[in-house]
Amino acid sequence: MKLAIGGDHAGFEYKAEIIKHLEANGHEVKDFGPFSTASCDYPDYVHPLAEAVENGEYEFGITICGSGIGVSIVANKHKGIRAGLCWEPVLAQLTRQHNNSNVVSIPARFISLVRAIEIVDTFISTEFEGGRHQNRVDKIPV
Ligand SMILES: O=C(CO)[C@H](O)[C@H](O)[C@H](O)COP(=O)(O)O
Repeated sequence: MKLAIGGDHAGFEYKAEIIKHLEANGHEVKDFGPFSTASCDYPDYVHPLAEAVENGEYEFGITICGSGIGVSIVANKHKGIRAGLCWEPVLAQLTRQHNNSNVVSIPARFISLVRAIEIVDTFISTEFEGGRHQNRVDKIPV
């Protein structure tokens, strides 16, 4: 699977570990940055990531900041993006099944790395259910 990942300094260390985990499992991962723990601005990295997911270059995006909120706000500014903020694997499952989310946002300062990896694995392996949820997803763009 082709995946895009990015965020800010608060998510940098988790991002590196998640990339290692995904690559070890055969995924192709594009790192949109940042590339150090130096303080930075998440929109600089998340807007390009969201555009690439919108354009279909990557199947899913993974965005990580301290709370997961900033990166999800930026990603959701893009018409073709449905980013879900997830702190439990069941939320990753639901945001795929019900919302057909194509970006998962992770709060690195509030969950363990193990939990973050479980969330990513659940997100990328769960199918959208369609049906009544498709009707709702179709009504989202404004
Ligand atoms: O955008 C956020 C909050 O909505 C993220 O959690 C950021 O990672 C956080 O704001 C970064 O904070 P810092 O004090 O600049 O490290």
